[in-house]
Amino acid sequence: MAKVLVSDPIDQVGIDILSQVAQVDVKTGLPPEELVKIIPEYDAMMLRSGTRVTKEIIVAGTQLKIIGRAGVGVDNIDVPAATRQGIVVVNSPEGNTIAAAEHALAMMLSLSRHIPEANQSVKNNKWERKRFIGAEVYKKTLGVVGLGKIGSHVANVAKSMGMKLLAYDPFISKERADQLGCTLVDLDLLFAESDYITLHIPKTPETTHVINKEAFSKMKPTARLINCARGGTIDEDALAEAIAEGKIAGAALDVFEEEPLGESKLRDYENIILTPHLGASTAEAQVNVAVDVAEQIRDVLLGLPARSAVNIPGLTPDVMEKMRPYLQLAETLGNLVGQLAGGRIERLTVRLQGELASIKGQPIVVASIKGLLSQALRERVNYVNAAIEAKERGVRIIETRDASLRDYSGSLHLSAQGSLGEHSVTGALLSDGEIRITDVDGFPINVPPSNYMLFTVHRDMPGIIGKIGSLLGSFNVNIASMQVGRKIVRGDAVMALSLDDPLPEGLLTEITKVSGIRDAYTVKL
Ligand SMILES: NC(=O)c1ccc[n+]([C@@H]2O[C@H](COP(=O)([O-])OP(=O)(O)OC[C@H]3O[C@@H](n4cnc5c(N)ncnc54)[C@H](O)[C@@H]3O)[C@@H](O)[C@H]2O)c1
Ligand SMILES: O=C(O)[C@H](O)COP(=O)(O)O
Repeated sequence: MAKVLVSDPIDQVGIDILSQVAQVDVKTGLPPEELVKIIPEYDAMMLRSGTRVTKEIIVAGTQLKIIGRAGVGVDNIDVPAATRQGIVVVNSPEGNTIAAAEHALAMMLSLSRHIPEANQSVKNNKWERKRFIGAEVYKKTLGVVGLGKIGSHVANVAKSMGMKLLAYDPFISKERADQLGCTLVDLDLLFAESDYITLHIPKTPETTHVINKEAFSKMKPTARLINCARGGTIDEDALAEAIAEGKIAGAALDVFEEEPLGESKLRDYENIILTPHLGASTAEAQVNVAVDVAEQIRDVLLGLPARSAVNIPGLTPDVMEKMRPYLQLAETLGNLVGQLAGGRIERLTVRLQGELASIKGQPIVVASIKGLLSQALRERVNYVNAAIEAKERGVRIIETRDASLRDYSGSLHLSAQGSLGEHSVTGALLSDGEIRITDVDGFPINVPPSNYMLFTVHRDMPGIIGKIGSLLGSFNVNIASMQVGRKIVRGDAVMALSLDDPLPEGLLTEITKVSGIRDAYTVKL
């Protein structure tokens, strides 16, 4: 039975789903060295933001097939290392959207009405009504940095509270911003005009310390800053300084450069509200993310695709289901051309022809690479790491598309250039989904792929087919089917044989000795 390690607290509903297919061990708060020690026995990991899944843990996780993040941000997982190892990384892109958005809105209102300090004051037996005069958000300007899922919900609610909305997001269209009632502006204008600034961006090289000393110098002294997105987007030293110098009126932070928050000046100011990364911590969100991610882990352990894999872009279960026959075709042809070319492959050209030319994205190319590398890497190559493996092995991938129809409505042509020469194959799907190999090295044939195949290049002359047949017979190899493809009579030809048995050692050499045979290749598909 598969084993899943749950290394952060997740809702029981997730454990129940995983338990349908696996032994589930919940071990939270383990130090990294302990994780490295135990991870080799696990097929899957499920976590939140509390566990840092480092390269060391991933490398030690030789059985790992999937890492599931019960939440949005995968920045605590070394995704490139997982990808390199062919491990699918999944998240729950929408399960905690509302929870995080509502936390940001709660922070904005708490800042405006001094809720945390007023609460503390009453609990200290005081009644300080004058001290806690607040500000209304109605008719104030909210600057939303990052107008994605959470930013959009915040904008929607803020609009209904009568706020004016500015937004900065270089990847969002004006139409989308208009729909949300937001005016798209540049960051400087957003800093200068906003009474409230709320961050809903991932931490990337571009967003690291996007709120810095210079940014604070552009903000209104009455501005209030909210960060329920990611630590590190705000320079915390610059924030403490800005608050101390009255450059802005307040800040509310749920996320920090280092978590848990260590020694920090941020604790010294009454007008800074701090929460311990609670954005996703609602009962509803925790059920959503647990179900979403546990189902994906269960599916992957059962050999099915994941719906939100962050490292297999575009290959959702829907796409996978629709494309399965084409992916199979691509893998088979990749495997075939790789074996025909032999040696070290330097370049793979993938030409999508006819209706295949209109398929969006690169799944067919990835499947072709997976097939090509499968001889060398066996099950270590998959849809996650195929492209990376090709790059690291120095295989240049060229993709071309040609929508003009050929003999079949859609066909795939692969050509592999290797240290031993160049070979090409073409294949297509019949209406019932059966694969046909329709061309080898430019010679037209029409054969289904089979486990054991023999291809020869020979002179088209009488007797040669009989000789090959007798030779195979004398080694007790049964021929299931045979086809010859030629371009001109008595010129060169290709013979494709499907065999019921593998070729015994030495037989290939015997075949190449037959007069008229130029080359012979055995292939196992
Ligand atoms: N505090 C929490 O507990 C909590 C909970 C959920 C999500 N989050 C975090 O909130 C953030 C937003 O989540 P989401 O689900 O809305 O993600 P999302 O991908 O839907 O939205 C992010 C938006 O940021 C924009 N963006 C990217 N780079 C940018 C840049 N340089 N400048 C401006 N905008 C940029 C993107 O275009 C996108 O629209 C993520 O970092 C996520 O990890 C935190
Ligand atoms: O990216 C996320 O989903 C949030 O930061 C939530 O993190 P958590 O799952 O640790 O609460």
